[in-house]
Amino acid sequence: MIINLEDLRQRARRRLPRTIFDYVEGGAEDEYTVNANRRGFERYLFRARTLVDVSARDQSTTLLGEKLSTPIILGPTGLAGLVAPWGEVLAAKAAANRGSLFTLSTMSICTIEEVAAAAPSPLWFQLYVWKDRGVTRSLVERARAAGYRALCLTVDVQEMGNRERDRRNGFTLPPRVTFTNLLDVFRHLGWVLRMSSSPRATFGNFIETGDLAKKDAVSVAGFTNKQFDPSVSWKDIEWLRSIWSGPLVLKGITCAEDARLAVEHGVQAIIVSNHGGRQLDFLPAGTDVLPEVVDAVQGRAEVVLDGGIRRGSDVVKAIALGARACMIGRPFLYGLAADGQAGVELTLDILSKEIDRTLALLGRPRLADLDRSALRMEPQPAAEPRAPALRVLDGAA
Ligand SMILES: Cc1cc2nc3c(=O)[nH]c(=O)nc-3n(C[C@H](O)[C@H](O)[C@H](O)COP(=O)(O)O)c2cc1C
Ligand SMILES: CC(C)CC(=O)C(=O)O
Repeated sequence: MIINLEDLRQRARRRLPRTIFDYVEGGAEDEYTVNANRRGFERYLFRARTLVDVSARDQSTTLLGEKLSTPIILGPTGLAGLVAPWGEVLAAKAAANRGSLFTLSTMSICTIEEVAAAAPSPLWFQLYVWKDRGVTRSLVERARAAGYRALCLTVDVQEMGNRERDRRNGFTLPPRVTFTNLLDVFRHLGWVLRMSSSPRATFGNFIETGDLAKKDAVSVAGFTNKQFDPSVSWKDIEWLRSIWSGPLVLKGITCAEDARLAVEHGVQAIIVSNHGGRQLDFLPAGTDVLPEVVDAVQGRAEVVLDGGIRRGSDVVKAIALGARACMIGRPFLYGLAADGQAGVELTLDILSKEIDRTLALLGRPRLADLDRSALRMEPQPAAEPRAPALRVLDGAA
């Protein structure tokens, strides 16, 4: 029975070959930040008010002028089309059916045009800047021609994070059957059969580019590290502005200084994100940096939070801390793996029902009623006596 996102995660784990599930689930190195994202939400408790009329609840909002029925949008996830055939198209349709919004990753299996042709929902396009600026420009032009509403530049992949699960599993594109994963692939023949209707098993937006054109299997990190430009800096935001006239979103901001710079560069929205713990391990939880970003921005840009959202109550906490909406990654991929488009719709339905119930029980029936007074911090246990070695570091020995 599926009643929450953890049930969907378990179903996804059963249905996907280990290599694919680990690619979705994994983070960088010790996965400290993956876990911190969850703990961050758990540290906030609610301050509920009672005897408030909550008979009419409303979780609708707007984001960059787009009306959303729920403050949750689907984030860019590269290779979603490996989780289910036509995965990006299915997720975009699900977002449209639920009054949400889908962000297509540069590194998708389905192309910019395939997704735009199939999805009636508002779409955002997520951009990675390639060393070859001609490729970057052409991606932006294709997104504009296909009607994507906003350009979301991801700024935290200077180099691919050290995803040790993918390295151990020998994750490549197209995925390969090896001696080590043979038994596991055999156990997931359902996935193999489903994927036979996939349009391709590699990055759809540039099948003719470099190594992909040779049709050999490529390591994802090897390919992206060769193509992504680590020299990207604030001056490139001005360049992007010259080739994209619509709203610009920066994804991967984790401190007040960068949030201020983003506003000074005319960015319309900021996504506070540690990439779901997949890039720099030991970045703090999103909830730990959200308040400083919100305070730095002072309403001059819209702020979205992602990372670790698994309950509607997490979304309510993020909004109380000043986010306008939340973005999810893995949760909708679990839904996609579990049941295709219906699974993504179920992910959104579960979260939205949980938000609705939380608003009622909290005595704050509308999102606009939420502010920091709706939260309190979990009481901390009394501090442990400090270890002698730390006292030396403090200079107190
Ligand atoms: C499988 C997978 C692929 C991802 N690919 C991208 C990507 O191509 N571009 C990007 O900006 N973020 C990417 N992300 C990060 C997500 O957009 C988002 O920041 C993250 O998943 C949020 O954390 P959550 O998974 O806990 O919701 C990816 C995340 C996952 C899980
Ligand atoms: C295919 C990858 C480049 C997508 C990504 O950004 C990620 O896995 O986090």
